[in-house]
Amino acid sequence: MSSPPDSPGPEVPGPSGLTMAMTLRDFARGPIPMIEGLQARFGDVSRFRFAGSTMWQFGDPQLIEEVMLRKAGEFVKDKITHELDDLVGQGLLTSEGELWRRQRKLAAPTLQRRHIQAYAEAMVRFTRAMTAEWGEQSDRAFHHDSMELTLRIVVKTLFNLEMAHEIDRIGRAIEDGMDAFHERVHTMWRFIKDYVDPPLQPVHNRAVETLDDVIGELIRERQRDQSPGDDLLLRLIQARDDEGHAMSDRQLRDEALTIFLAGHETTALAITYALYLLANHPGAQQRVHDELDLRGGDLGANAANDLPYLKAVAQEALRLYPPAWIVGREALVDVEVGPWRVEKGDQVIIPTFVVHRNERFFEDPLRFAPSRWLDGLEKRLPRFAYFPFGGGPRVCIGNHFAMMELVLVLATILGEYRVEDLSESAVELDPSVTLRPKGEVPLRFVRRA
Ligand code: HEM
Repeated sequence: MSSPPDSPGPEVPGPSGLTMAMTLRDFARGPIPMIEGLQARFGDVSRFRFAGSTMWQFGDPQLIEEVMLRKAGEFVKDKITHELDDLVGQGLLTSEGELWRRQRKLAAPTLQRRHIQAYAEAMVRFTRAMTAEWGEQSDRAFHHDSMELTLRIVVKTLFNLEMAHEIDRIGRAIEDGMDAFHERVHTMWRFIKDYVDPPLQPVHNRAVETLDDVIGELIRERQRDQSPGDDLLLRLIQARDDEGHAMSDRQLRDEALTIFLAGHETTALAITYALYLLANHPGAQQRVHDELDLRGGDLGANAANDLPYLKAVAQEALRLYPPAWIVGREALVDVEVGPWRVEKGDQVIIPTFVVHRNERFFEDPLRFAPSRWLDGLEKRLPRFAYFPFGGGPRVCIGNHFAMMELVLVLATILGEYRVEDLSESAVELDPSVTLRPKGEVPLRFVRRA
């Protein structure tokens, strides 16, 4: 099937002329219309020139598997992901090569399934502290609540700190940093940002200052008090390389900030979308309540196994609204992907959001149907038809942590409350690095009888 490296290869579909104008119009409407438009017009493969780069979009699981897994060594993260370097520096998400390999090896044990079981108690405790303020009924701007909750959980479990007074500052600074990032890469500023500073540049600069300040203090606090703990931060502080050197303060800052960024907003989004979907599907919500009532008792690290329907709800929410809605790579060398020759420096878009909604893999793909996961669907699917946590060597290091948190938080809330949707129309999306909702997600929580 694949052509020899020196042959021209098959002709590549992709926009030019009028269809490129359509693609640019879609981009102006937002990145999701753009990736959906490419898939609708050209199918699983398209190639085009955009913002000075050659871009490929691969929507086919076999091709995605080649990029993310089988030929992973021939790719690095894409240019857009590396735009995050300005904010998070060289942490796990953005570093490459030897630095990434060393840091991944160091961090991985703290996030393995066995290790994170100790965090279940904190996940439930912080969720109860949130619902304790809701009383019999509460109307919430829920995505805000959810972001605060997951930030608290990450700070406690991975940094062994309560830091109540700093949570808001960190949360706001990360959001500001993300807004500025969004402006730089997902709006028309992308085409001129190298010549003129975008309007949110000062906001970005202030966010970096705040994060340096707060995270620096947090690290110094843990360096001073190295009492034993299960936290990732202590492990990073105590790590030594082959020559016995500790990690620099800068590297510690980059890793800590990366975990804040990668670990809290993604999970918060998954919780928000799952509750929003349940609020709009009373039958599914009733089934969750029945399962929780039948199970009874306190929930621990095994909640996902004990609650198969709720786990299926989480999987279905991650399918329809994958928080990491797109993955990007850049070719390090000329490389063949299926019959296509991707050249060194080409950018590859892997549109998770589009693949997860493809009717070739999911019957009635836009329907929220958790039960589709109950009869072994995941095993029957091609490996890269459903991949909310990515795959290959750069698979999400927090995937077990996130699934456990998602199920425990949902179970704790829904054990006590029924959820209703207060918005007048369907949630609109505002994708940045993550798949954010546009504005708030207003939800009503009513205590169950
Ligand atoms: C529902 C929640 C989450 C989703 C959907 C998610 C998704 C992803 C995806 C798709 C990737 C791969 C990106 C790529 O290949 O370019 C990734 C990487 C990563 N995630 Fe997550 N994530 C979640 C939660 C978490 C949590 C809780 C943590 C930390 C505790 C975390 C930390 C990371 C890190 C550090 C990386 C980079 C790993 C590397 O390149 O070695 N994520 N995540």
